[in-house]
Amino acid sequence: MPKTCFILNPMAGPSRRLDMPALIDRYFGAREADYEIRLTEYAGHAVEIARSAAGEGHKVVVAVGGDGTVNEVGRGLLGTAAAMGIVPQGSGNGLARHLKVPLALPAALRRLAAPTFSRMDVGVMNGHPFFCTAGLGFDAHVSQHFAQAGSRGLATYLRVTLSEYRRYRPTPVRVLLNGEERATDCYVLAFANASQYGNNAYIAPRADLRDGLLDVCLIDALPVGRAFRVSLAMALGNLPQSKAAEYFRVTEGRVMAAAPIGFHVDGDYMGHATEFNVEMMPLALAVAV
Ligand SMILES: Nc1ncnc2c1ncn2[C@@H]1O[C@H](COP(=O)(O)OP(=O)(O)OP(=O)(O)O)[C@@H](O)[C@H]1O
Repeated sequence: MPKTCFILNPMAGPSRRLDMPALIDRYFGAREADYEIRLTEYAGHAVEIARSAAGEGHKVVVAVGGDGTVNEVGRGLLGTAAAMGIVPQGSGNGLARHLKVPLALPAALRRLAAPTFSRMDVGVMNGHPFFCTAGLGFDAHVSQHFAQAGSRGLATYLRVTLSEYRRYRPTPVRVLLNGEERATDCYVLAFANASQYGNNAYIAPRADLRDGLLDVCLIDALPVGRAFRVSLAMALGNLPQSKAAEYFRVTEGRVMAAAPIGFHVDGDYMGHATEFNVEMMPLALAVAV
């Protein structure tokens, strides 16, 4: 087993009551493996821990949490020699699911004992790196309200999505993709590095982490009938065939909005903006899964 640092977000996901350090110790302690476990103490802490773990010669730095924790660990590891591992402990686990990391803890730990090393692309929206998806519009609006909901989990997420759906209105935007400018309304504009938001909600089922491209999904309006079709098609993984969304493949993109729109990066609401610049860093991160 390569020298490994586990970074645990004790606030992530539904299984907060598990004694995760004890479970990792039980699995790796018996193998005389070279590993250590560090707990995050605040949002953003995993970026610092990951960077110093890489500097101390850890070959693998493992995000134990959801996509927010993965984002922090990934950011910390950019430009270092260490690879990112994932033990999925979040609510959605979008990147872990895309990479087919086992969701069951023992199986995820077993994989990390002898990982396969590869590299993946990293997207950047308005200076913020993302590993799974970033976007503007309704998905970011839901992230914003979900963060303020007071509780987490799928049930809260669905409740927030439904109540905000009744209120949300699209914003006119100008979008520059592959050198072509178009004027459209933006209900959702998603830039997908990986195929799903998490929980097997496939916003861009054809996205490939290693093709140097972002799959862009544009939904200009979402009346009730189309909302049903989009939800079903996302669950079935056939949104591109459903004609309810338009798709593009890009290395970069630019969006100018008529009014401030909320945006998210890997499911975390980042704020509102009227200008968005999206870029790609091909194969910028090493992964061990
Ligand atoms: N010790 C901590 N205290 C409070 N917040 C933390 C701490 N450590 C990390 N965080 C924050 O917790 C947030 C949620 O974590 P994460 O996204 O990993 O879990 P999740 O939301 O349950 O999973 P998913 O994103 O897969 O749905 C992250 O944005 C992260 O910045």
